[in-house]
Amino acid sequence: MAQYSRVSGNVGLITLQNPPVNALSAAVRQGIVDTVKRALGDPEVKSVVICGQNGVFCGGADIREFGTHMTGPPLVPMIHAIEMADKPVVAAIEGVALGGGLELALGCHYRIAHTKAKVGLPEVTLGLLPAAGGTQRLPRLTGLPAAIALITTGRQITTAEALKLSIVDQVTDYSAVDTAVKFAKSVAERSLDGRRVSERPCPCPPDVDALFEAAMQKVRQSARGAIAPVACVQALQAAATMPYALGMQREKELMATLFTSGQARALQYSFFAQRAVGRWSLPSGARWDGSKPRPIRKTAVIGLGTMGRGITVSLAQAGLSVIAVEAQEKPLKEAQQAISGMLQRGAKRRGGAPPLDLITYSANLQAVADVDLVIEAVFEDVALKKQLFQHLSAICKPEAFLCTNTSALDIDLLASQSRHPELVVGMHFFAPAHVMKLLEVVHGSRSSPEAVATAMNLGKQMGKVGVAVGNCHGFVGNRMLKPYLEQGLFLLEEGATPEMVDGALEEFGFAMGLFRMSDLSGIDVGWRVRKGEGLVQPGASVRVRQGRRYSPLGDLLYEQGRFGQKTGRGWYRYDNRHEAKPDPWLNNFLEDYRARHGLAARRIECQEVLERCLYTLINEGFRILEEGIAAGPEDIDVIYVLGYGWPKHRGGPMYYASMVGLIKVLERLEHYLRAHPDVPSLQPCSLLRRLVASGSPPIHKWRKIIKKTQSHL
Ligand SMILES: CC/C=C/CC(=O)SCCNC(=O)CCNC(=O)[C@H](O)C(C)(C)COP(=O)(O)OP(=O)(O)OC[C@H]1O[C@@H](n2cnc3c(N)ncnc32)[C@H](O)[C@@H]1OP(=O)(O)O
Repeated sequence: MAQYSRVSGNVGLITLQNPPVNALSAAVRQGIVDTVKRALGDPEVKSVVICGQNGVFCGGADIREFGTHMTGPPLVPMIHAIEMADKPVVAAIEGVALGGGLELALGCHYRIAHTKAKVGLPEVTLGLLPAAGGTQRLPRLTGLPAAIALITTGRQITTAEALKLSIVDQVTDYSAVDTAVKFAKSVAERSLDGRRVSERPCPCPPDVDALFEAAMQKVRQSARGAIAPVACVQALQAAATMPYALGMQREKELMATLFTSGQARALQYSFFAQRAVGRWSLPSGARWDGSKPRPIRKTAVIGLGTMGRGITVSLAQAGLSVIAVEAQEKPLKEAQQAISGMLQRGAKRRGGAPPLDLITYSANLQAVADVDLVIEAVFEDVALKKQLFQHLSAICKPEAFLCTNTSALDIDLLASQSRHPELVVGMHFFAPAHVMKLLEVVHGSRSSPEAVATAMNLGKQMGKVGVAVGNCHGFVGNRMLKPYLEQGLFLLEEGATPEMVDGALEEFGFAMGLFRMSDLSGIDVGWRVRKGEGLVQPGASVRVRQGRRYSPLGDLLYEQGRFGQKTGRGWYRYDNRHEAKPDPWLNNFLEDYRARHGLAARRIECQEVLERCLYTLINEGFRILEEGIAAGPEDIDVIYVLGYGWPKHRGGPMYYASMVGLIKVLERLEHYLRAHPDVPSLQPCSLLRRLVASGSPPIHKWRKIIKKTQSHL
C-alpha cells in the first residue's frame, strides 16, 4: 500500500507501507501509481515527496512474489511516469533504498538521504540485475567504473559514499522526510531540466572497451559459473553504447533470461534460508521465540592463535569489551600487535576509529573472573580443553556462559567439566573469524535454551549468521566434509590427479577444489584429526582401518613433511606461496603407491568426481537431518554456502540434491556402492530412501518427513 497526504500546504507526501522493509509488492506498486496520479492531478500540489513508513524507504521488489504469478503494475513504466512528471518529485531515503527501492529513487528528480541510511543495487546477489532502469540510470549518475563495481557486487554503501558518487543530492542528520518536504517546497517552481537522469548522457571514459573487458574478466573469475554478474556487465555495456531506450530494452532481455533461471531460484532460496536459520529449534522443543537471550557486555577470549585473534576482533568490532588471554608473554605481545593491526585496517575500510580500547590483554586466566561470556579458542586438544573448562568453571562467576570454538570435539564432554553444564555451548567460528559470516552454535545435551539463544544473539551482534546444530563429531560442516575428502583420496588411488579432481570441483563452482583447500588449511591439521580418531598408523599404508576402506595418502604426505602451502609442498608445489602447481613428484609418488598396492589406474571422468564427492557429502547431510543434528535442510545449506565455499548460485548441497533429483542421487550412490562395497559413506541414508519413496517432495516439505522418520527411530 501507499498512503497519500498533503503536507506543508502544497507538498504531496506518498508513504510506502509494507512492513518490515516496504518491499514493492503488487499492492505497493498499485498504491504508488494511484497516489502519484493523485498528486500530479491535484492543482494545489506543487511538488511531491516519496518516503517509506517506519524509517525505511524501501527494500526493493518483494522477493516473495518472484516465482509466483506476478500481478499489479510493473516497475519500469511506474518509475518512468514519475521521472516524466511535470512537478518535482523528491525521494526521502531513510533506513535503506535497495534494488527496486533505489531504482524508484533514481526515477525521482532529487534524492535526500539520512546519514545512517544505506543504498545499493543488490539484485545480483539474488541472481538478477537491476531491471527497473538501474543499469541504465546509475552509470549516468556515477560514471561507469563505480556503476560496474556497485551493480556486479551488489554492495550496499553509506549515504556519505552515495553523496560522493552523486547518487544522492543531500545527506542529513535530521529527519530525511522533513528535510525532503522543505526541499520540495523550495524547488516547486524550479525547472526540471537536467533532473531526469535518463535524459543525461552516460559518461564514457576513452578506454571503455578495455574497461568492460576487465570487468568481464573479473566477474568470470570471482563468480565462477554465475550468470547474473555477467549479465550485469552486459547491461552496463548497453548503457555505455546505446541510447537510453535501447539500453532499457537490452536490460529487459537480459533480465528475462535471469528471472526464470535456476541460479536465481537457488540464490533466492538462500536469501530466505539465511533468515530462516535464525528461527531455530532444539530437539527438546525449545525454540527461538520462547527463549530469551541474556545481554552480554563483557566477554573473554582464551587463546590468541589465528582463531582467537579473529574472534577478539569480531567481538570488539561489535562494540563488546573483551579480555584477551594468552598464557605466554611473547605470543601475547604478538597477538596484541596483530589484533591492533586488524582493527586498524578494519576501521580504515569501515570508517570510524578502531575499537582498541575495548580490549584488555592478559596472561592470567584469573582476569576473566567477572565476564559474562568466555569463548575459548585454545589448541584443538581434548585434554587441554577439558582442563581449561575445569579452571574456567572455578574462576568465572557462576552465571557466566562458557563457549568453546572447537571444530569437532564433544561439547558434552567439555560441559561435564563445568559446574554449570547448562551454560556451555559450542561457538564454532570459521577462519578468518573476523571475516567469515558463518557461526555454528552447537548445543550439547545439557545446554539450556537460554545459552543457545545468547550465543545466537551474540553471533548476530557480531554480524554472523548463526546456525544452531547438535553435538556430534565435526558437527554439521566438518562431519559432511569427511566423506567428501575421503572420496578425493580414493579417486587418487584409482587414477585421478589432484588437479583433475580440483578442476572438476572448481568448474562446478567451488572457489577451491578439495586438494587446494587441504594444502591451504594444512595437511598436518587433517593428520592430527585422524590421529585423534585412532586412524593414523605411522609408516603403515594398510588400506583398511577400523573395518573400512581407508586411504593413507594424506598420512604419507604428512610423513614426508609435505604440509601444504606452509611448507611449499603438499598435493601441489608452491614456488611462490599461493600459486598451486602440479608436482611431478606427486605423480611419481601416486604411481609408486598404486603399483605397491596392485591398483590399476583408470580414466576417471569429471562426472564421477562430482557424483562421488558431492553425493557422499549430501548423503551425510541426510544422516545429519535424520539424527536431528540439523533441524532442516536450510541449516545445512547455509552452513555450506557461508562456511565451505559451496557455490552460492547452487543454493547449498541439500538444495542442489533437490534440484538434481533425489532419485538420481539415490541411484548413483547405489551404483558406486556396488563398485565400492567397503565404503560405508556410499550406503544411501534411510531418510533419502524415505524421501524418494514419498515421491521426492520439494525441499520445503522435507521437515514433515524428517519428523516422521525421527519418530520411527
Ligand atoms: C521484478 C524484479 C525486480 C527486482 C529488483 C529488486 O528489487 S530485487 C530485491 C532487491 N532487494 C534486496 O535484495 C534487499 C533484500 N533485503 C535485505 O538486504 C535486508 O533484508 C534488508 C532490507 C537490508 C533488511 O535487513 P535486516 O537485517 O534489517 O532484516 P532481514 O534481512 O532479517 O529482513 C527482515 C524481513 O524482511 C524480509 N525481506 C527483506 N527484504 C525483502 C524483500 N525485498 N522482499 C520480501 N521480503 C523481504 C526478510 O525476508 C525478513 O523476513 P523473514 O520472514 O525473516 O524472512
